[in-house]
Amino acid sequence: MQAEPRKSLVGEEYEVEIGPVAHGGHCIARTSEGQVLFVRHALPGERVVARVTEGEEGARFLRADAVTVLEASKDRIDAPCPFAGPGRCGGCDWQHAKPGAQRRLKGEVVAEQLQRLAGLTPEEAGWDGTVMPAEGDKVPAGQVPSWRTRVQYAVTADGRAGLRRHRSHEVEPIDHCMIAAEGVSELGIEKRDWTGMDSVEAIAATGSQDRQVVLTPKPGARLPLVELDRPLSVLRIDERNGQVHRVHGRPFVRERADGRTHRVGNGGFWQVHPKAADTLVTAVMQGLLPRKGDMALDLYCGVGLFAGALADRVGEQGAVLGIESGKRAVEDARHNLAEFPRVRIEQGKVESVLPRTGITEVDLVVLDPPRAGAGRKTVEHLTSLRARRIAYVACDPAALARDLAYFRDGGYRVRTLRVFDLFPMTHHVECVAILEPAAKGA
Ligand SMILES: C[S@@+](CC[C@H](N)C(=O)[O-])C[C@H]1O[C@@H](n2cnc3c(N)ncnc32)[C@H](O)[C@@H]1O
Repeated sequence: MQAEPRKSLVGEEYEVEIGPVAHGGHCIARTSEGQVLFVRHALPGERVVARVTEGEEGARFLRADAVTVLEASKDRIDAPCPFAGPGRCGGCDWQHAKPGAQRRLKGEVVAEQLQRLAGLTPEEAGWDGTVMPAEGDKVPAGQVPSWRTRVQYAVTADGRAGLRRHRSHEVEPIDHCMIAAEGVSELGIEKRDWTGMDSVEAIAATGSQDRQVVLTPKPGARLPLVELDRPLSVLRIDERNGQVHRVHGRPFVRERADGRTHRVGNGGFWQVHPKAADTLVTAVMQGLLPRKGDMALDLYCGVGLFAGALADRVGEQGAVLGIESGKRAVEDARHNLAEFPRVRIEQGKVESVLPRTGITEVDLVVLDPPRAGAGRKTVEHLTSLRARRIAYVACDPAALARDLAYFRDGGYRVRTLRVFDLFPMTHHVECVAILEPAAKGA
């Protein structure tokens, strides 16, 4: 017999007290029947009317938006962005929180993940509990730093640029994104007609004047003529096979960081905040303290940001091996690091390439995996290499905490943790953990 479909609760409203913040840009509340709600657009301690946006009777949890604030937190402000709010643009999570409160909330999320998934208190992780803003981002409440150097716009059926609503394919048309970097806003993407396009990505490189527009047309659509008041490159992504074609201009942008220029081709990873690359290189190098002659690994190396920084510091007697799965990124990394004869970049997945290298010992490791983290197998392999120090750069505190537990099983402890708000107004946060053999720290 088929089970009866459970009744959808979408649209139901509950008056609730908002509890702590949770990972993902929402807070936790409970209905009077005890059902858990993940409530967006709310802040801890508030009393709100929460309207369900996803979920059905008997579900483990429901998702909801705070649609009326009955008792406001002192951390609440009117969202400066006119496109933020329940059912609107899904890009920012914390427009309604003061900047300092946003960082506090992010810190609480990191602390909770570390405790729950790695059994670590902030003190045990060598962290003072603060979340540092990037240079220049400490703005008064009501102002928004314009930091996003890469913006992926979705396109409405009638050709208007916008951003996706939260957990939805629907597009919220916008005429200006407040967190977009000046170089992106100047391209005026929101003011043009993009009929026939599925998405339009705008990139404004840091430290060079390079600007790029990447078009993904719907199947069979004709490309619009992209003419803007400035030189820029235009690429097109084939919807069917993901291949990138150059329409005009260079097929890459040049990004400056750590005193060097990095070529980044389409699909290659580069940090979105203009200060992020330098902030992270500084934190990693201060934590690792590379010495001349060191042998170092840069895992998930992208276009070679940390490999280049390491190569500079380990000198001609040292060596650096980078591993990266993206083909285009590997080509860029090899190009970017061509001046260092003792740097090698291998293409493939870390989990398969690293064991094949035959390396049994290294001095230093940087790993900067994607959101899923490195995973137990890779961490086990890394702990067997007996590095003096390991720098783990993480964009997801949950994945970081899970991997830190594997590192502990392999005999490593966290020496220091630093947390940076490189994604203001959103729930995202970047962590740099420095690890060393536990015996050394004991
Ligand atoms: C967060 S980015 C870091 C890039 C670089 N460290 C930087 O800061 O610019 C993660 C990189 O890992 C690559 N990647 C994802 N999964 C991978 C895997 N299993 N093995 C190797 N590289 C992978 C992605 O292509 C991406 O370039």
